[in-house]
Amino acid sequence: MRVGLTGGVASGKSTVSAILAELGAVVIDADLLAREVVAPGTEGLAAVVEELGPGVLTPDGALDRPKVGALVFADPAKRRALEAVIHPRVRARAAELEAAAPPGAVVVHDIPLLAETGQASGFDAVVVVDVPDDVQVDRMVRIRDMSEEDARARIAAQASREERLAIATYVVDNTGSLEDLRRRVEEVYRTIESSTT
Ligand SMILES: CC(C)(COP(=O)(O)OP(=O)(O)OC[C@H]1O[C@@H](n2cnc3c(N)ncnc32)[C@H](O)[C@@H]1O)[C@@H](O)C(=O)NCCC(=O)NCCS
Ligand SMILES: Nc1ncnc2c1ncn2[C@@H]1O[C@H](COP(=O)(O)OP(=O)(O)OP(=O)(O)O)[C@@H](O)[C@H]1O
Repeated sequence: MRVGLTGGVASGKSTVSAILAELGAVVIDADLLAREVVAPGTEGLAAVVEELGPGVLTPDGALDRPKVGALVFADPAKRRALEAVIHPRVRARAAELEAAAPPGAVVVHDIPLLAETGQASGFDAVVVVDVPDDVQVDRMVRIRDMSEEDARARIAAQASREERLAIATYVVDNTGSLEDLRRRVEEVYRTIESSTT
C-alpha cells in the first residue's frame, strides 16, 4: 500500500507523519531527503552551486538554507533550477527506501509538492493535511519566527488549498488541537489498513 501525504507549508505534515509512524507506517520524508541529497560533499550540492553560484554556501561549505530560501521564494526561475537538481535525486532515494520496506507495509510518502508535481495518480491513496492560509502563516510566524512576508511568499510558491483538496482521498483537518489531529489520523490510518485486507 503506497500512500501520499501532503499539505501546505506548516500545515502539520511532519506531525501527521510522526503519528503515522507510531501507528506502524513506514514514512519516507521528502523534506529530509531533500537535505540529504545536498549534504556537504555530495554531487547534489555541487550541482546546486553550478546552478545558483558559490554564494549559496556557508563558510564551512554547507548549503546556506536561509539564503537559498530568500533567493528561490523571490524568484520562480531560480526555484525551478533548484528543484530540477533536487527532485530527481529525492525520487531516486525515495524509491530505494521504498524497495527496502517490509512486504505488506503501509508506506507513506510525505511530499510537500505532491499536488504541484502531479504525482497523485501514483498512489493508492492521498492524505491531505488541510488548514486555511492564515493558520499556516500564524504557525510560521509564531513558532518558526519567520516574517509574515516570507511566510506568504512560501505559500504563494505552492498549490492552492483547493488544488490540494482536489487530489485528496482523505482530508485531515488540522485547525483543532493536537489531540483532535491524532484522533483523525488514527481514524484515517484504520480505514487505510482495512482497505488493504
Ligand atoms: C529552499 C530551501 C533550501 C529552504 O530550506 P528550509 O530549511 O528553509 O526549508 P525546508 O527544506 O525545511 O522546507 C520547508 C517547507 O518549505 C516548503 N518548500 C520547500 N521547497 C519548496 C519549493 N520548491 N516550492 C514550494 N514550497 C517549498 C515546503 O512546504 C517544505 O515542507 C529548501 O526548501 C529546498 O531545498 N527546496 C527545494 C527542494 C524542494 O522542492 N523541496 C520540497 C520537497 S522535495
Ligand atoms: N493542531 C495543532 N495545534 C498547534 N500546533 C500545531 C498543530 N499541528 C501542528 N502544529 C505545530 O505547527 C508547526 C508546523 O507543523 P509541522 O512541522 O508538522 O508542519 P509541516 O507541514 O511538516 O511543515 P513544513 O511544510 O515546513 O515541513 C509545528 O511546530 C507543529 O508542532
